Amino acid sequence: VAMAYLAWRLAQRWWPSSLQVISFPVVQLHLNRTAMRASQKDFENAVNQVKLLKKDPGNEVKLKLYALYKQATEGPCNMPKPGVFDLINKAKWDAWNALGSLPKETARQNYVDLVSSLSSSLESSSQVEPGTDRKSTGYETLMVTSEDGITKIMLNRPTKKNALNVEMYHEIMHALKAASKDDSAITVLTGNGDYYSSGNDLTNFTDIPPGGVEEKAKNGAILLREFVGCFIDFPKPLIAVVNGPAVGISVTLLGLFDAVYASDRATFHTPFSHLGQSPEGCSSYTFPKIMSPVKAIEMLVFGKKLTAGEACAQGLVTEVFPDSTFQKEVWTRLKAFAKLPANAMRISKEIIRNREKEKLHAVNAEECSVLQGRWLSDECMNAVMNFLSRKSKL
Ligand SMILES: CCCCCC/C=C/C(=O)SCCNC(=O)CCNC(=O)[C@H](O)C(C)(C)COP(=O)(O)OP(=O)(O)OC[C@H]1O[C@@H](n2cnc3c(N)ncnc32)[C@H](O)[C@@H]1OP(=O)(O)O
Repeated sequence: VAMAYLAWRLAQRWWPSSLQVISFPVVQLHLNRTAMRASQKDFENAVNQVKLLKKDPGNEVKLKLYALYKQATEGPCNMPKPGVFDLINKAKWDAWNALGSLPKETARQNYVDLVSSLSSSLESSSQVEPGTDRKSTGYETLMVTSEDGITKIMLNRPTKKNALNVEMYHEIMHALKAASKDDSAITVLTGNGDYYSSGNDLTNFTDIPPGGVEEKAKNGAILLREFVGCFIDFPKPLIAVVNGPAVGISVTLLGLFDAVYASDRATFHTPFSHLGQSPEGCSSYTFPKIMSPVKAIEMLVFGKKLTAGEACAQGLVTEVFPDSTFQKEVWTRLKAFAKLPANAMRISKEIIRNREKEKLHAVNAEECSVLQGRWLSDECMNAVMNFLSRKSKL
């Protein structure tokens, strides 16, 4: 069951149709809850009821339903254990096998009870307001505002520590392209909530296309290359306001920013080896230049987490502010920057950065190609599975 979250995302197209949850109007099912044991008829009704649920009950529940259904209809798990890379069938097998020798009747009853509880809870949850991650800016994962000469791009998935999902990668690219053409003088990236960003959303790995994991890795590398390319080419001063901890790609990209202001609550962590991955965001080139090769290796290879003060001493951060006054002090400063002549700032940035651009694009391409291979490695797959099954955190 612990594997449910990963498994369901991977599995949706392969589950038995009786378990596929799609939007239909909810029809209240009057299950005979007073009966000591669910009849076969109750069970069949419950199976049908699953198809009528209006809201997705979540991956864990769906995997539980799968296991109980199999146990109720076939008895204890009778399939050979799938290989470790057969993620979908392995998760299904684990869930079913975990039921051990639970009698068919009990599994049937548990299935009926579970569906019954879902019918009521999911019906009432349809009244719930849209999540905090949705805002009315035209973006689903960002809040983008433009005032006082500053375009502010705020990562806005605070409940997920601003992890970057595929939609967010696309929206950031869109926002950057728009900001490069708008009339603001500077552009700022920051995070909503207690984190700046927890880096790549590890559930990105679970949405496997028909071409399998190879196609997934190839698409990921294409997206990453385009995404990092937008930062390399961004023409105006680009400033990071690091309001809290930063992880993975949200750290590496800082080497492409023109200024980085950090709260003293922020930390900087690139646990690529722990994740079976390798550096991106041009950090394999920018970090050794910014902080010396040995310090870069400490971070990018050994995963040393830096405090804001340490990151500032290494040259990755421009200045650190106490968290209590961070927002006030930084925005006052940024508003003053934004009053400077915009064309002069753009031209000065160009002359400082342009001679490195070609090199950075080449580094970006190489990093993406190396990562594409890493994503297919057992080291990476195991690390992602461990996170998604909550066996490990940073
Ligand atoms: C196109 C592809 C490009 C790929 C580019 C390559 C990029 C590489 C990287 O960025 S590597 C770094 C990847 N990030 C991580 O490994 C961080 C994983 N997260 C954690 O270890 C922890 O969540 C934490 C230390 C960031 C925060 O811990 P804690 O304060 O205890 O909070 P929670 O763990 O309870 O998190 C709350 C909520 O957010 C979800 N979440 C947080 N980070 C991620 C993430 N990176 N991916 C997916 N989900 C994340 C977490 O699961 C919780 O969700 P829940 O409430 O359980 O639904």
